[in-house]
Amino acid sequence: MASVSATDEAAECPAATAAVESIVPACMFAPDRGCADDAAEEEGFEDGEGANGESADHLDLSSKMVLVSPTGEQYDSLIRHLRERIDEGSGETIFVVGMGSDGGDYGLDDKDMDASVATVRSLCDQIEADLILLRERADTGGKIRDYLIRRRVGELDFLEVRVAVVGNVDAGKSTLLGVLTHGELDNGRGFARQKLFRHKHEMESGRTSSVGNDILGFDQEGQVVNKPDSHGGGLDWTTICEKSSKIITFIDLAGHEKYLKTTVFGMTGHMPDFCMLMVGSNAGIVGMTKEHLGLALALNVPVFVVVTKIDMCPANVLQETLKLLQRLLKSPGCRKIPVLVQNKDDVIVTASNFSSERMCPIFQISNVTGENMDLLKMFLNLLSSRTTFSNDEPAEFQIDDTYSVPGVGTVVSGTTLRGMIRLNDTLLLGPDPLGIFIPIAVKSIHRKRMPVREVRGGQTASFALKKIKRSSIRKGMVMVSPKLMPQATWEFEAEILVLHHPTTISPRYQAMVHCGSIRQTATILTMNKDCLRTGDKASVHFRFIKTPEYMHCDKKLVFREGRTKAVGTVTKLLQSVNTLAAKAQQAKMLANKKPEEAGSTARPPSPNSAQLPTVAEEEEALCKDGNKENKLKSGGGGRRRGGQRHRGKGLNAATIPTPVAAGAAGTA
Ligand SMILES: Nc1nc2c(ncn2[C@@H]2O[C@H](COP(=O)(O)OP(=O)(O)OP(=O)(O)O)[C@@H](O)[C@H]2O)c(=O)[nH]1
Repeated sequence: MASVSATDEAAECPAATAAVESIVPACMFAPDRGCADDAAEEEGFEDGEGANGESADHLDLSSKMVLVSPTGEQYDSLIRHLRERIDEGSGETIFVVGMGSDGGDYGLDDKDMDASVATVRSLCDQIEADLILLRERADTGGKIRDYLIRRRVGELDFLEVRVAVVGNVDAGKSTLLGVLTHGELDNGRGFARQKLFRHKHEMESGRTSSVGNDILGFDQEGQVVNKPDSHGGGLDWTTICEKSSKIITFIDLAGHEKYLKTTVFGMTGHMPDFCMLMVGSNAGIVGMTKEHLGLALALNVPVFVVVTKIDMCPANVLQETLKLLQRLLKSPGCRKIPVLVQNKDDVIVTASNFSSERMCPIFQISNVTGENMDLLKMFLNLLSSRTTFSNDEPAEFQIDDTYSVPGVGTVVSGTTLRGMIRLNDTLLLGPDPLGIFIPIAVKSIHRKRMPVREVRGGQTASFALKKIKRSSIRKGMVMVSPKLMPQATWEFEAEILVLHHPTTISPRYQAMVHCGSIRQTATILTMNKDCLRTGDKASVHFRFIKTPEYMHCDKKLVFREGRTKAVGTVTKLLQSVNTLAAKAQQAKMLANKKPEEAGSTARPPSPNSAQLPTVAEEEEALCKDGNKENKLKSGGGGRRRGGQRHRGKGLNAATIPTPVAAGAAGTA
C-alpha cells in the first residue's frame, strides 16, 4: 500500500510545511543542529554569522560563487568554519553547494559546480573528512548539491549515535530492528524479531522484556554495512565496527506496561541521542504510545516517529492514525512540527533540523515489503550525536550493567560521560553503601564487543575489572578519575514537575528516582508546597532509602511509581558522604597503590588485555542480569510503600505533559 502523501491535518497547518522550508536558509552550511526553540530563532545561522551569511571575521562568504575560486583568506576562513561546524555536529555536517545567502538566485552551471566541488574536496582533504553526495537539484541558476561531510575516523574508531526505540506492544519495534540490522524482511508473523530476543520467555511470548542493544553500521559512502546472516546466527559486531564510519546503537525498550521501569531506565541510563517512537498504523495511538512520547519530551530527547505495517493497513485507517498522530504532536503539551517524510529531500531537511527538537519527522514503513526503508536508513545515517565532549576533562563513566564472564572476571558496561579512559588506568569505583569509592584498574576495554585501547566521552564501552566481585557493583555506580575526588550523596534537592498523579503527593511519599543510570527509591522529606497534584511544580528535598549515590547538579531525573510520574532537574546536593573516615579510607587505598596506578596515565596494553566476553558469554550474562534484576526488585525493602498508599483505582492509561508541564520540562 502506498504511503500517504498529505493529510487533512497537514493541510490544516500549512505553518508546518512553511516552517520546514524557511528553516533551510540561503546559507552554504546546512542549518545549525542546535537551533533554538522559538520560531523566530529558527533561521539556523551559525553563531557569529549574520543573517546574510557574512562571517564573524568580516570576510564575505555569502556568495554562492565563493567556492568557485576563493582567495587565500577566504579559503582559510572556509576551513575554519567547516572545522567548527564539524566539531559542533560531533564529526559531521551537511554542506550545500550552489546556494548563497546574498539574495542572488540559487544554482550553478556545470563548470562552476565542478570548480566549487573541487574546492570543497580540497577543504575536506585538509581536515581529513569524507565528502558524500546526498542529492542534486535544479534551480533558476543551475544545479544545487547537498553533501554530507564526515570526519574520517581510525580503523578501530567510528562515530556513535544512540537511538532509543519505544512504542506500544506489537508496534513492530523488534521486527524493524531485526530488518534493519540483519538485512532481511519480515514475514508478518514474527520472523525478523526472532534474531533479537535475548530471553527464552521473550521467544515464547514474542515480547521484549529487557533493554537490548543492536547495532547498524554505515560505511564512508553511507551504505549499510550489516549483511544478512548466512546461517541465521548473531551478527559479527567486530566486522561491522571495523567497516563502519558510523554506528547507530538501538536501545530496544520494552513496549509492555509491566516493563515500564526498564523502559524508563533505558531512556535515562543509556543516554539516547534520539528517540524512535514506533506506532502500528492499524492500532494507532494506543497504550503506551503517549506515555513513551511524554517521557522522551520530558527528558528533552528529540523524537521521530515510525508508523509500521502500512502493507496491511486500509488507507482510511492509516489516514486516521496519521491525523491523530499529527494532532498529538502539535498539541500544546508537545509543541512539535510534524513532517511526513516522503522523499530524500524531506530526509535531508528533517535530518539537518532534527536536533532543534521541534521538528518531528514521521516515516511510514512496512517491515514486510520494505517500503520506505531506504528513507529511514538514509535518515539514520545523517543523525549526529547531540553532545560534544572534551577529552581533556577528568574521566567519568556511568555503569548501567554488570556481568560475570568466565575466564575474564567482572565486566561492567556503560557510557563514558566525559574524559578519556585508557587500558590499565586506575579509576575510583563507587559509591558503595557507605559512600566509599575504591581504586580499580581497567584490565581490558571493549567497544561494541571490539577490543580497544581507549574510550572517549560519549562512547559506550565495557571494562573488565581486576580483583572485584560482580556482587559488589551495582547499576548507578560510577568509575571516575581520582582527580574528581568524588563524594556520594544521600540527599538532594530537585525542581520537579508532576506529569501525572491520581491524588496528591505529600512529604514521606516514596517513589523510584531515575537519574542517569541511578535507579533507587527515594523519600520526599520536604517540599515548598503542602502537596503536589498533576501539573504542579515544586522544589523538593529527597533522600535515598538504601545507599548514597554519585550525583551532579543539573542532571535530569524521573520520579515515578506506577503511573505516577514527575520529571525534574537536580538543583542541589545536600548530604554528601564526606565523613573523615570515608575520606581517610579512600586516601589510604590510593596510597597503597603504586604511584603510576593512582593516576590515570596510559600504559602500553598487555598482550592478554583483549580477552573480553564472547557474544554467547555476553548474552548469557544478559540473561543472568534479567534474573538479578528480579532479585533486586524483591529485595528493595519499602520500595512500593508510598506508592501503594497513594495508588488510586481506574487510572487513565497514559498521560502527556500538560501545557505547563511541557514548557517547564523544556526549560528546566
Ligand atoms: N504485516 C506486517 N507485520 C509486521 C510489520 N512489522 C511487524 N509486524 C508483525 O507484528 C508483530 C509484532 O511485532 P514486534 O516486532 O514483536 O512488536 P514489538 O513492538 O517489538 O513488541 P514488544 O517487543 O512486545 O514491545 C510480529 O508478528 C511482526 O511480524 C509490518 O510492517 N507489516
